Amino acid sequence: MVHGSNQPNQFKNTEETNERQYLREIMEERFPTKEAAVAEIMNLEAILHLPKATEHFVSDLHGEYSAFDHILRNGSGNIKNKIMDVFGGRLTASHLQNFAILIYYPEEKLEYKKRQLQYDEDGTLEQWYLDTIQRLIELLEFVSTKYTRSKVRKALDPNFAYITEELLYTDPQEFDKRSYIDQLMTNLVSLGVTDEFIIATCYTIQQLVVDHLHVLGDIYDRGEHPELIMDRLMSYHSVDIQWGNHDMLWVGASSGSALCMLNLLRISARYNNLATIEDAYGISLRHLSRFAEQNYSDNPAFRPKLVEGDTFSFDGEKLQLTQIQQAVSIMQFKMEVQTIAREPDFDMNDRALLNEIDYDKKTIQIHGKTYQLTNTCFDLIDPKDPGKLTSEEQELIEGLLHSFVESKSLQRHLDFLVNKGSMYLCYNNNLLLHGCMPVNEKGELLPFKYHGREYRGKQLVDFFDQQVRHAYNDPCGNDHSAADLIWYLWQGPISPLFGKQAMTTFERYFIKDKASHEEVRNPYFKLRHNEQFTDNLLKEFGLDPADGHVINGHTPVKRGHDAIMANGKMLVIDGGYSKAYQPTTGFGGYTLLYNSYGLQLVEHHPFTSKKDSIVNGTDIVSSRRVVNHEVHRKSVADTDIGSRLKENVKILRGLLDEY
Ligand SMILES: O=P(O)(O)OC[C@H]1O[C@](O)(COP(=O)(O)O)[C@@H](O)[C@@H]1O
Ligand SMILES: [Mn+2]
Repeated sequence: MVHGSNQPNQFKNTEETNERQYLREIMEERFPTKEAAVAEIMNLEAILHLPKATEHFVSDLHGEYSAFDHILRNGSGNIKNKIMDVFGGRLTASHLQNFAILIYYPEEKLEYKKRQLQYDEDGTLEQWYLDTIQRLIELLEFVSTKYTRSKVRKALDPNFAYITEELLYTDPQEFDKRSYIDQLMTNLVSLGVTDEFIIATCYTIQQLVVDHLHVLGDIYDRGEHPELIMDRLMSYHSVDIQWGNHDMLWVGASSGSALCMLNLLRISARYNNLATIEDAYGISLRHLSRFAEQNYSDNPAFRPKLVEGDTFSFDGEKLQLTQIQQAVSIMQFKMEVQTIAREPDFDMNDRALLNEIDYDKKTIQIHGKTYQLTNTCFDLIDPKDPGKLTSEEQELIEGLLHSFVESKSLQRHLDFLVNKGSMYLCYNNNLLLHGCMPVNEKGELLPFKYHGREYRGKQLVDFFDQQVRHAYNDPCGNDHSAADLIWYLWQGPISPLFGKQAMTTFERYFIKDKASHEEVRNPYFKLRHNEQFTDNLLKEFGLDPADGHVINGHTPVKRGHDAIMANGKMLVIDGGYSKAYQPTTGFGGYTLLYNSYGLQLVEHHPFTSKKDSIVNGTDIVSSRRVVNHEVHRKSVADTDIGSRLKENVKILRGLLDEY
């Protein structure tokens, strides 16, 4: 792989010196005396020796809130593992399972338990409470050992911080302390706050079991509640996001890209999810549906894709969705013609498909081959100027785009997505990237040429990262290019988030010949099986191949197909949450855990429902596979945070000489 050139060293060094100087000033202010500096050095050095905290990787959530919520609650099986570590051999399998479900869904499980035990003989429910509290404290103690007391305190509900700490750090075996502990427990019961205490403790355990979450993109589209996922992420204790191609459509729409907006509207109509746009984001689709009803009729190619349990809120809704999908698709194809003409650097002329149609014969020429078109709905296309919108379409798009840019609730979510997110992330020597790095067959980095400059490798993703932020922060700017680039990320041939030569949406609607539907993947997807290729990619990002991994989402992995490649250095974890895709993949997808012992790939069954979990104790983790087992258990000192702490210790030691 040919490497992109990095920043010149002289600039890097100046930046580093400035940063160090700045840090030094902050330290001086925070620790103004020798005693304060000594205390902090001791604190930091102790932290460096703690075991590395657990990272959790998920991807391709696609609006499937309940399944995602379940995986967060069970920490991809990590809670169950901790329970096994502490109580294995002491409790029966069903007690272990019920205890796990209590920690995942404390409110519901408590209600269920109370109903179940209320008619049992006297004292059964009380005994259950007592046992449960003791077990929770025991488990909390176990999951807290990795952290400083101060970090554990921050994870406690402030209302119960005092009592929890007393229970945690007092040895109940000490005879003198026993009555003290008994009194604390009795008070919990007599003050009527046992339920609240249990609930708070369960959430603290959830939080401590996973220290940090990585979401490798595609939060939006296909499933019904991406907005709930965004709310959940916004209140999660520690998270970062790598943008997916679908997320770009939403960011693009809010940045003023009509084409991104039309794509997401089309997908939302196709998957019967327009409610997200209307109810969650308050964007009225009234004009759009009226326009669609007036101009389009039923068409088998555009009927919504339904999954089990999908319902319609009124008669004729299915037809309405079919009409909307057509109206939006035609506007999308027209705007593709316009955008491709306006952006010659995109080099996508072969995708301006409306220009290639013989409107009399109903045929199209693609790469020299002529295809018959079926299920056509081209009444609003002017064969002499196929990219031209009718005045009504134009007005409709402007109105909708205005609503997207102005929607406060959407802005709240996308601000978070843009600010917490990035095109890629280097974290603890791993490279996290939703899709791929575009390369040619030989594995050489492909250049993207734009406005006279070439970008490849790390520079390419950095360039797109900048452009996304630029477009999002200036949605009403006169310059189209940044918003166009966001659309390019959705389906451009050199897009690291897409990774295919072309998106064959048009072909799948209108051409029967399945060969034309194929979306040719970038050679990256074959080459990523190769260790040397993966090593080079890590080096491109300044990471150490001896220790690092590349982690991708994006491509659904079929059950039985390996998610671990390149001698364990390349991991693909499309979560497979998307119900619409589960019949193809055959299971519920993969997630990844990275703790002090190494990386583990977790395989999931499809999620059924929360109720099923509470009543029947069902869980969705099916198996775990160790990707690598660290010879030396990793400590905080071996992580990125550790490096920063070491840097701080160095500065503090320097200050000591001056005090
Ligand atoms: O299954 P659908 O709705 O037709 O979508 C298929 C389209 O989705 C894509 O796979 C992109 O979505 P993903 O990022 O989830 O793969 C396109 O390549 C493809 O054209
Ligand atoms: Mn994707």
